[in-house]
Amino acid sequence: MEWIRAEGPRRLVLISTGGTIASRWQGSGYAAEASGDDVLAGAALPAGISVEVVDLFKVNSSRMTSSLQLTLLRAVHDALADPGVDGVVVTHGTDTLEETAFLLDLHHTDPRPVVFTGAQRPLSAEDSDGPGNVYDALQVAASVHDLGVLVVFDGRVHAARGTVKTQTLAANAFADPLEESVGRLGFGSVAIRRTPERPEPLPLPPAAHAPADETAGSLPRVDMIAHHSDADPLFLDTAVEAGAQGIVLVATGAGNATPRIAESVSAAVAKGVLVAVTTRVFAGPVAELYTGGGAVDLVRAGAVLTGTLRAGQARIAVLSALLADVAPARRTQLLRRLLDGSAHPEPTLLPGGVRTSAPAEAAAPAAPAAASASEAPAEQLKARTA
Ligand SMILES: NC(=O)C[C@H](N)C(=O)O
Repeated sequence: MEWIRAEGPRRLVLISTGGTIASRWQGSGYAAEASGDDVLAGAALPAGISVEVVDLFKVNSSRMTSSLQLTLLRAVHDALADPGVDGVVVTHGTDTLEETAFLLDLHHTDPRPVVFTGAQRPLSAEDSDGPGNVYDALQVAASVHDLGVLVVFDGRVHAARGTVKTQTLAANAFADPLEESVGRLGFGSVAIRRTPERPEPLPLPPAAHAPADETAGSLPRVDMIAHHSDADPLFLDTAVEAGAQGIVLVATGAGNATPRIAESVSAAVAKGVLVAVTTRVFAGPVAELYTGGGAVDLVRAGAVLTGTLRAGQARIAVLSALLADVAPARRTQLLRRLLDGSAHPEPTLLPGGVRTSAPAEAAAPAAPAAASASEAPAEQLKARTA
């Protein structure tokens, strides 16, 4: 699919939030301080495009909060309320860009594009990659539609869902570990190879209707807990005591932890906490294969497997399920729906009734196990990949 910009002038809104693309040297390190106009001033404007700038924040994105993300969600919504606007570009720090972009994608109902970009080298650097990325993002925002929220970086177009920061410093900062990028920038055109899969978008959460400072205190707490050899369930228990309504367990391997952690998950779920399990491994799905504290037991304890979504985006899915206007009893089901929109279809039921993160409601009842996951994971893995 080759997208060439429609004839006629295009009107875009650029929302500036900070990040390296807006950073200058502060004497001891870089920090975001430049305005959206400064960010735009360095970039060439593609012909026929006019840009209105909204200065929203000046933060480096490791300081991003749910409250700021909801403010941005509302700002994008407000920008698109003007039917004369053809698309929105958001400039953002790269550290948490994948989280913010995914939150917006889960709530994006408009055919017009929202395109995130940023930089790995600061605004003040002579060789900053910011101007080129802004030019490309404007070009994409002026050309495509019906692709949801996108990330444009280093000449590539990525879907928000599934895309993670894979390079700390190099210019090609983003990738989806399992998929080719959605497209790339060509000479005056945008080549799109696939349409990202997305679940039915959510309406704006009630919290996004109110000014951020009024809601900041009432936003649900969602903690992320990393598993490792020697991991102590204390941190999961403490998160619950601290009032977490959601927890993302960043497990090892295909979603495995320990029997003690499975007990803590069970206690958390009994208290109404939404627990999701992802993995610290770079690529591949989490799957119900192992018992003895593995994903089989974590699911039995009430946790939801996050398919191929990595920790940052899994946390955003949990947060979005908690923010949605649904009864607490339906949140797990909603979370599964948000995870189901994965661009990577879930592996199907395996021999022995073993399945991956397909929704429990949707999955066929497990057949009596010919060989349980604990007895024969290797055979089942082989069957899966056959
Ligand atoms: N390249 C960047 O934008 C990194 C920066 N620390 C940020 O996320 O704000």
